[in-house]
Amino acid sequence: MNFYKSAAMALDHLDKHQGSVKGSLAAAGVTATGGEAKRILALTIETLKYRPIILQLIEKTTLQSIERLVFPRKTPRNSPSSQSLLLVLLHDLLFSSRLKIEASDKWPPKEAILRHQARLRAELVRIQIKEGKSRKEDLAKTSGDGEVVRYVRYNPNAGKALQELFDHLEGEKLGFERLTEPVYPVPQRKFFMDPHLDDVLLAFPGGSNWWLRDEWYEDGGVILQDKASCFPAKVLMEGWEEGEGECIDATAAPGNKTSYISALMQNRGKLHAFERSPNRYKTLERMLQKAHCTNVEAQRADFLDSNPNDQEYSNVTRILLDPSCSGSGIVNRLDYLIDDDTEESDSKAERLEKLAAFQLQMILHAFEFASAKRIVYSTCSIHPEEDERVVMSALKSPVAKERGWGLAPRNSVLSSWERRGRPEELGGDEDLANGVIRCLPEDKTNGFFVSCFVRDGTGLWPKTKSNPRSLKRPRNNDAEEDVEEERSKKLEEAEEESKEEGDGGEEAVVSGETKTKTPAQLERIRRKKAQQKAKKRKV
Ligand SMILES: C[S@@+](CC[C@H](N)C(=O)[O-])C[C@H]1O[C@@H](n2cnc3c(N)ncnc32)[C@H](O)[C@@H]1O
Repeated sequence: MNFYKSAAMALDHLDKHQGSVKGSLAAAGVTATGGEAKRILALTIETLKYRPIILQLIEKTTLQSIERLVFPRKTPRNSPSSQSLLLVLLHDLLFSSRLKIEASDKWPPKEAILRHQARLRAELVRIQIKEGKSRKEDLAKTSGDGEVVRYVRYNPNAGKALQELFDHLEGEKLGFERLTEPVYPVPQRKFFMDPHLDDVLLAFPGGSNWWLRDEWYEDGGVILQDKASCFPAKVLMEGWEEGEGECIDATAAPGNKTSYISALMQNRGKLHAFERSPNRYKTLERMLQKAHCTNVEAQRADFLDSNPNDQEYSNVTRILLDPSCSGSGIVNRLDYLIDDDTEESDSKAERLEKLAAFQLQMILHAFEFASAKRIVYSTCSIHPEEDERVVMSALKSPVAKERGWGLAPRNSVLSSWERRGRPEELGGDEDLANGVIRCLPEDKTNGFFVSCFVRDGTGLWPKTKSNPRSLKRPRNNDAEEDVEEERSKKLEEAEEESKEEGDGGEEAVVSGETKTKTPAQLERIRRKKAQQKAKKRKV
């Protein structure tokens, strides 16, 4: 395999799985050693630094579609994707010290690119001028880079209409123009409504720090919030109607998601907000006041200490869990990509393991709330240990089985968002993978993960030996009998499965929990099992 293909394969692997470049090279089957291995590693890392710029060049020149015979959309299984191959080749042509592609002139990918050389160089100069960079090297992305897009969320709680915000922006003083279609990077003095959150989220050029002095920001009429960080509240409140019940934000500070949930509740009803850190709790209080949230009841308390059976929470139907995580998705950190695998020490693995155990504990606690029917779990992490694997453990837990919690299908989890979960981290189950959302910096957001649990037969369950198809939402939502039947079937299967699995593996996490069941809970389980058996006999 030539070294361009090897580097492109590593980029593909990073795209899908994350991790370090060295790890990705090995996982992508790149077996080079010595000088060749170093060369591939350097090319991959350098390409990552210029990736956003090279992607712009590919888009502007429409190179990939003009040369689709050489760079097809779909490539054979053991070949790199056309986009990654283009990335590494364009890196060498435009940014390497020798400014050339080191391959035979007859190699079709090189020939194809050279046909567009003049246009590519001209577009690069245009980008440099627009970005105000006199040297090409200054276009490289480094740790500490600012954001690509400045997202601003309109906050209706402040009592002003969205149109007033547009008038403010388009007025003489600021002189912005509102675009009807997204353009990246967002041109100076332009903005548009984000296509995924088109009723609240405005996109501005990156680094628009003037906002911090703007009256709308100072009065809480807008909140500066990354796009991905808006998703959990949006997914949580899908289908919300006033009068449904109350909500909990279990890990609230600084309060960006809390204030968005409050806005989606139209600042009515009750939103309980927990925050256990004293200092962060003060920030939360300030933020809620600034954002005009009058329906939030904040408490400085540990969510895990709350009693799910307390009368206070008997009407809680929706819970947001955005617990502490490694923060590996935060955009300014390119360094995670260039981590040396040998430095991926035990302490990192141990830290992830501890975080994952805590995150799982939070979900299992939320599952206990009697009226809860929708729970969103999110992280700003790109590690499967904190994302899909935590979701899978939660789905396999006895409390999920006992209370009928499954994973919400894609159609209620921001279905228009393309990047979904990693099936290989979810037992190969494509439906489960489609049920969750992942975001990466190339989506012009922070790295992020969002999942949503639902109950009462409306969710997807992991495939098991006895349940080879994960359950999908029944077509007729009114067909309660069907739902009940499916649910009974699932409970039976779950019982059988937990017998099969014994105490091993993931079940061990949960065995402690079974021990801590109250007599009332055990009684409820016994009654449910008796009902299942009676039903089975009737059939
Ligand atoms: C990732 S931050 C939440 C960010 C917040 N959702 C937002 O969008 O602004 C996690 C927060 O949860 C708090 N936290 C962690 N564990 C908690 C627990 N068991 N109960 C309450 N708060 C907790 C942390 O102190 C931290 O402030």
